[in-house]
Amino acid sequence: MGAPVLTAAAMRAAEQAAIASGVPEYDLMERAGATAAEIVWRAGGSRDTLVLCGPGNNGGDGFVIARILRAKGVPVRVAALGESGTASSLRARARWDGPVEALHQAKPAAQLVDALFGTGLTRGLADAVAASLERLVGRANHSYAVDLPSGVETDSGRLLSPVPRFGVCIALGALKPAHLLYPAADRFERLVSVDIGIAPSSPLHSLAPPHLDAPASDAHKYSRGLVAVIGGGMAGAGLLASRAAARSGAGAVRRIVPDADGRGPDAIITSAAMKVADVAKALEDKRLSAVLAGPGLGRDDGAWERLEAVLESEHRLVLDADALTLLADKGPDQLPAGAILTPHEGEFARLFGDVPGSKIDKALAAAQRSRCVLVYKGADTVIAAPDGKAAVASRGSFWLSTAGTGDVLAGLAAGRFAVTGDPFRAACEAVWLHGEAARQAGAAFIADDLIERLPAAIARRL
Ligand SMILES: NC(=O)C1=CN([C@@H]2O[C@H](COP(=O)(O)OP(=O)(O)OC[C@H]3O[C@@H](n4cnc5c(N)ncnc54)[C@H](OP(=O)(O)O)[C@@H]3O)[C@@H](O)[C@H]2O)[C@@H](O)CC1
Ligand SMILES: Nc1ncnc2c1ncn2[C@@H]1O[C@H](COP(=O)(O)OP(=O)(O)O)[C@@H](O)[C@H]1O
Ligand SMILES: [K+]
Repeated sequence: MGAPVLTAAAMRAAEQAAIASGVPEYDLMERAGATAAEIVWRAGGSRDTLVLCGPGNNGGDGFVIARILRAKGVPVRVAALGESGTASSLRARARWDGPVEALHQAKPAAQLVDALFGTGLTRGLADAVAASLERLVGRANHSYAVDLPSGVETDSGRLLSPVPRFGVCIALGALKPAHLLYPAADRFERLVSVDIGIAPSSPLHSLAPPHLDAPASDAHKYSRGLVAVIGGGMAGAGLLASRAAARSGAGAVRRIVPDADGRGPDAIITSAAMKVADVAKALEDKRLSAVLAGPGLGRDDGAWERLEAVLESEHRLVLDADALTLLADKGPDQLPAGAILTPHEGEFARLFGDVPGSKIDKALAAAQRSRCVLVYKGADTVIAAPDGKAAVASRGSFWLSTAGTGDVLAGLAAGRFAVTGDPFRAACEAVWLHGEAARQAGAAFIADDLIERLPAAIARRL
């Protein structure tokens, strides 16, 4: 499992639990401030530093950071926005014995620490405050956001007002959704998460590198998983998916297409299934461990009939692309429970309509409604299970935004589903391996390049 991700309310509950277990409330602020100060000190040494402090506990953290840096001999100035309003922040402010400037009058410094707002932000910053923040971050050589960049909404990652881009964001106690969801996740270059002595636990995690198994001595191609990819009019997409499934660790892949076109590597068996009855017959094979439908399937009546044959089979299913669009016309209740669905934003909206909340909330609600594992794709990809578990993959390669990478992911998901038999685990493994292949591929790659890198990505996780 990756690092736990806590909403603002879950964070407050974790803080209350720590206090109830005997940790004095103010100690949490001292720990948060001391840990953040250490990070700033290690990176910046005695650079001229300006700390911006807001009216809540995020501002309190700022006063602790300022005091500790000053005690180390760093030239520190503090600029505050309003009066401190919480017991802990009042105490932290009282322990700062230097001057406090007004935010709008603050002069820039080489190093800027933003402790204006964190998880308590309820609305956008006033225009003048947002402008001061932008000006001061823009003039600093090094900038740090304490807990969150001021102006981002903790639970959704939305920007409630304009937010400058920071060098480092120091997540206190646990990650929050805004550290992983865009656009907030793009408002800092580097993310550092620090322990402040609370024990966060959550059904929501950042996506962790998987632990994969090599085949056992008695393995054979069928015991390792036989995948069928149901193709249609557009051979290319189905081929990308088939080739990804073949390099996913599964034992064998069959392409079931309207006519045997002779394309694809020799290791993939292509069967011609002209009529729907032929598809149904091919799906009768009990050795199949997972079936993928969608990439290159088409959207005509013939495609729907092929999809119906897939839905009527009892196999583990991965549905992507055209399969999702075809099913959107029938309504979300037609979705087969237990499947993996891999929609991008447009397909998600077509399938589930306008679901309220953050991308995480939307994916979880859709997973619950469909009783499927959702892989809600994008620069931030949310994998959600009907039981409320979710993982977020983020801060990966934006070069993935190129044609066919979704087909590769779908094939990979089908392959991992065939290997593991567990849809949530398979989806997490597939998304991680896809991201890793992209990291290895570097820049300006095409979807085919990802497939070549899958074996090495898998080897790294054995
Ligand atoms: N949880 C933990 O374990 C720990 C948490 N810690 C730290 O506490 C932070 C959370 O602190 P917090 O709850 O006091 O909220 P914070 O972000 O400082 O701001 C709230 C204040 O701002 C105000 N306000 C809101 N929006 C506004 C706006 N647009 N413009 C102007 N004002 C606005 C709002 O008042 P309001 O007007 O909404 O009544 C309130 O006064 C967290 O991010 C972390 O840094 C650590 O110290 C220790 C352990
Ligand atoms: N800006 C981006 N940054 C990182 N990953 C992205 C970005 N845009 C798309 N992706 C990923 O690339 C893949 C694209 O899939 P999809 O939209 O189905 O494309 P296609 O249909 O062309 O294959 C998904 O895995 C998605 O998460
Ligand atoms: K902040």
